[in-house]
Amino acid sequence: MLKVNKLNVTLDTLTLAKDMSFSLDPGKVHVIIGPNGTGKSTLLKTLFGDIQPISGEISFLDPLNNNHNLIKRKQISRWREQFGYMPQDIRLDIELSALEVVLLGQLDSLGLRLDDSLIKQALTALEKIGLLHLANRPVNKLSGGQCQMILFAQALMRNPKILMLDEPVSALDLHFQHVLLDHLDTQTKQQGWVTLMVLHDLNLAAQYADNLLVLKNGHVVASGHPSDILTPALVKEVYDVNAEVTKDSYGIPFIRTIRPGFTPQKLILQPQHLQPKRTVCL
Ligand SMILES: Nc1ncnc2c1ncn2[C@@H]1O[C@H](COP(=O)(O)OP(=O)(O)OP(=O)(O)O)[C@@H](O)[C@H]1O
Repeated sequence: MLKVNKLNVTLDTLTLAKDMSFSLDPGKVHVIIGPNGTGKSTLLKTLFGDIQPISGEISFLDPLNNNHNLIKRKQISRWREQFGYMPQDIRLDIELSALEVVLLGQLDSLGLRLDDSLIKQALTALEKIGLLHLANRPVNKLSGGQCQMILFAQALMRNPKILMLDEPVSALDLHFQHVLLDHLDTQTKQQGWVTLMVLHDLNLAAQYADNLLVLKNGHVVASGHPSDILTPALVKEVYDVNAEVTKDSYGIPFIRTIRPGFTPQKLILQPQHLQPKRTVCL
């Protein structure tokens, strides 16, 4: 379990976490949502150890390690060993192949000679997400979505206990959004990872989150299962947008936002609507 206790984070004059406390269970996908600039990326960077909080405790209780099972964020090198981290920035402006970028996920284990098992692991990671054909392509010649998938494979390569992903599907088409999120969900449950990711798409969050954390003004304003907390009132409070929330045929919340100022108009059927013109080519 990852525990955050009374976390306070300020950048310049901006307070981005105010006495924030929560805990994240292993084997579950936790999704952070919230408005632009509210501090979602800052929270991930703070948990990872890139940003120093003003105060608060962050610790990880490893359920699989009985000997030294409580790790504190202050023990930074041991702390980082637990992590896979996929940042928001997906630019890969380097002269390396996709395979080499994935291998960098195991940078600590790379020596002068590459271990066959590491290469096999990297190729398997690429194969599982349908990108084996890109292994030898230079990443600076790949599309944005392809780079994002390669960075995902790199994060998996770390064999993490805690996996953090910042908007991991922002550049992906519908197919690869589901490839990535489905793989993430399956692996999280199989491996017992603590997975925490930022998403903007509330419908994807509703489909994949076991637990949703809603951030606003330095606070977690709501948390829980999407079915329990995603309501029109919450969407209005957090985003100032009107929305309808229904259940789809699988019982999953479906959020449909309503265009500001939209007033539904009656559809008045005219004779031309009833008998559309057809052009027949002979
Ligand atoms: N290093 C920094 N120094 C000062 N301010 C920063 C720094 N990094 C981020 N900020 C500010 O902190 C605020 C939160 O940024 P952050 O990137 O965490 O937001 P976010 O919720 O992830 O936003 P988005 O949804 O737009 O990605 C923003 O106003 C940003 O300008």
